[in-house]
Amino acid sequence: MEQAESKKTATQASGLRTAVAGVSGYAGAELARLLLAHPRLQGTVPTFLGRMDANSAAGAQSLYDLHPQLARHSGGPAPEVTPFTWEQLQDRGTEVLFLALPHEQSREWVPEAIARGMRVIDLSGAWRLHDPANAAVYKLHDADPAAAARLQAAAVYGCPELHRSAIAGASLVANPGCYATSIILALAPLIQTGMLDLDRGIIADAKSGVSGAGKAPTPKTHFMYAADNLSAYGVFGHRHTGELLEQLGLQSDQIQFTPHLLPIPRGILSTIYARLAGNATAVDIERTLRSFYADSPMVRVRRAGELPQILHVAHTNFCDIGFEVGPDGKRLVLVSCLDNLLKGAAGQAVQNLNVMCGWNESEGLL
Ligand SMILES: NC(=O)C1=CN([C@@H]2O[C@H](COP(=O)(O)OP(=O)(O)OC[C@H]3O[C@@H](n4cnc5c(N)ncnc54)[C@H](OP(=O)(O)O)[C@@H]3O)[C@@H](O)[C@H]2O)C=CC1
Ligand SMILES: CC(=O)N[C@@H](CCC(=O)OP(=O)(O)O)C(=O)O
Repeated sequence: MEQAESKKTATQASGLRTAVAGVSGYAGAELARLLLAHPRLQGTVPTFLGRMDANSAAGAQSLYDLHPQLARHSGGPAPEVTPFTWEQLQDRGTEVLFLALPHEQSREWVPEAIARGMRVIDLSGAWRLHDPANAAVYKLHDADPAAAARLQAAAVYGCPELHRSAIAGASLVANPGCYATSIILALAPLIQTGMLDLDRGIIADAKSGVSGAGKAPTPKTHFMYAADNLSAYGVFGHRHTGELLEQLGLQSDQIQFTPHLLPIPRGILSTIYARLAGNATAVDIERTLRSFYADSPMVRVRRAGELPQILHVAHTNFCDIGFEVGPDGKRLVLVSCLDNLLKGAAGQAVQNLNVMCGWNESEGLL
């Protein structure tokens, strides 16, 4: 039995050399957990990186001291987290670099990583938007604007369910935003098949757990504000709006997205209100969603009237989609749920790695 197991691991291991920058953050911790357990990466421990400067919370220390939940034993060697240097990445022959960093830092480091021959999966919003009017919300500055524009043009929005073949060949994958993922996956099949009356507008009312804001506490994510509370924010201006417009092919007056902060650690639930364009029934809608996601193992379409809940997707890489059609046959409510740190961040990043490497899309994620 043991022999059969080790043979299976040996034949599956790829030898691919990966690295994670930002491993001390929430998304970085999930990436470390997923990559260490990934069947294709057995035998090649990823390089885990903290900040360049010595003051980092993650400067040269053990991964298990940083994230005790990842420890696989009570003693012995643990993967190291070392300060970020390009030389180290190069010396270790890094082929795929994950960046789980603030947007500005990603925008600065991605051009160099690509120039050094690495493929990059960036979890930030720095490279997701192609229309400069949408991207302006980030107020990013490029040392070499022309080079950044070329890189932006080549960046692929990392939603495997929509862009699988482009991701497979991409050097730079811009992992989607967490709210955006939940809303895009619910709407794309119905918009692409013309089932929604876009002139009547779509409302996406989304709610997220507090980990979506990252580990640094702010007045609005502090326990005393977030616990026992529910609050709206980012009305008319949240930076994920651009992702919705670009990925769904909508005009800005065709969708209203409002995020809310939920008093839970993780998970997103988006309730989406739309009008049907024709006489589609619940059967037609379910058939359209199922057919669109027939080859997408990380999307689970619920039967009509079976609405997803955060509890059922937390700690998984699934996006669950459910819906109900109004008694008038014209109004549609979709509910889309995911874990913001997994399908909304690190899980989707590993799903993209699988696609880039030609592996089974759900490997290491089930
Ligand atoms: N949280 C979520 O649900 C989602 C997050 N994202 C995106 O993923 C990225 C990471 O998010 P998240 O993990 O939540 O953020 P955190 O705030 O939890 O972690 C940020 C990480 O970046 C590191 N960092 C900060 N500044 C620098 C710098 N100048 N140089 C190097 N490292 C730096 C931090 O290191 P240190 O410990 O030293 O401070 C930490 O490791 C962000 O771009 C975020 O927008 C995307 C989708 C969902
Ligand atoms: C609850 C919460 O604060 N969520 C974050 C979105 C998290 C996410 O998807 O991150 P990026 O798009 O920044 O990568 C927010 O609204 O800013």
